[in-house]
Amino acid sequence: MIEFLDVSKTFKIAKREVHAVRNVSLTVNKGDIFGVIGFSGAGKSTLLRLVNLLEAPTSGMVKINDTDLASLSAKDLRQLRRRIGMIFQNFNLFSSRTVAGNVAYPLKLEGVPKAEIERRTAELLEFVGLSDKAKNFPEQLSGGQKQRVGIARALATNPEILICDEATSALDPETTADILKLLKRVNKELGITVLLITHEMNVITTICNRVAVMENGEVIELGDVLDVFTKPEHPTTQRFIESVNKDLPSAELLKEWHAAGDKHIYQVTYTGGATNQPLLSQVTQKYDVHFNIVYGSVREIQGNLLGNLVLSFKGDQDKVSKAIQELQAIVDIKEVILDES
Ligand SMILES: Nc1ncnc2c1ncn2[C@@H]1O[C@H](COP(=O)(O)OP(=O)(O)OP(=O)(O)O)[C@@H](O)[C@H]1O
Repeated sequence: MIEFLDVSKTFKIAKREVHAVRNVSLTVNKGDIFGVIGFSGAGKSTLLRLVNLLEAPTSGMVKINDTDLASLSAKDLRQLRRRIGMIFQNFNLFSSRTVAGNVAYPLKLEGVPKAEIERRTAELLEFVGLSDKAKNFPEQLSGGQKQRVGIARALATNPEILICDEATSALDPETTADILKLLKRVNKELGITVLLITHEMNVITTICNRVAVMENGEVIELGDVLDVFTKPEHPTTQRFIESVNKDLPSAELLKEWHAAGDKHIYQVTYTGGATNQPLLSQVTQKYDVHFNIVYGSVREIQGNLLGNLVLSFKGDQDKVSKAIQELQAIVDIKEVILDES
């Protein structure tokens, strides 16, 4: 439903050209929660501004529901803009209006009758869990509550697309989790396509089904979140993933364990259910070796479990080798080599 076809955006500052977006082609399908991740200056905001019609591409085409945005008249653009809601890192609420007044604002602009505005505002505030704050002013709210108001306001005109510009970057981890849950409800319960930009991998893995990684204006990796998370190809993507998924203990800790007698340390990675666990113990029992989980995590992405466990095996060297060999058929397992430098 949102298509970028070989889109570039170049800014000219004095005689210098800044290639903010370069040859980007990607499709955000209806119902997606599509995340664009990149470090500062990667071109994420420019990409969003091309969708919400604040910028026009230098070359290429941006389409929404098969319509080339460049072909629209000013009136059609205004109409399309109503189909796109937006929330911001700094919430952008009107400080002089109450919570209800903020949510009602876009409806007032559209000339919706007063009784309908009141009904819709109450409904939206209930959806975001802020019915009791209707008469408060933004300064009386926490960051998370302010973002809920921002979301209610963005939903007021029944948009098809919600654009989120670093919507959780100003929030603590717990509040971030609450807002991400709410965005997931917006997507599932209201059927709204969500396009978000972020520099936090955690946001991508928590709610997105598709991801594009940007660097220097280009999309350097694109795909389903689970695929990109489990098989990142570009070093920048790998850095983002390491930020949420440190897969090995530090070299110092490994050396300590080695010195204390843990000589058979292996890393096991797997995707799927908990079914691997009994297999692991069945194999180790068969060969009379024992294992201890010394490090690792199991996380959920898109309803799939991703396990990354570091195990220390104890037992006869020969038996450990045989057990490892058998385990290789079941899970991805490799020895953790000690860095002697
Ligand atoms: N209006 C503009 N005029 C000139 N250069 C611009 C303009 N907007 C963005 N740029 C430049 O384009 C590049 C991409 O910027 P953009 O804001 O899209 O990146 P970003 O990934 O969103 O970064 P951040 O996370 O810091 O906002 C940067 O080099 C920026 O300085």
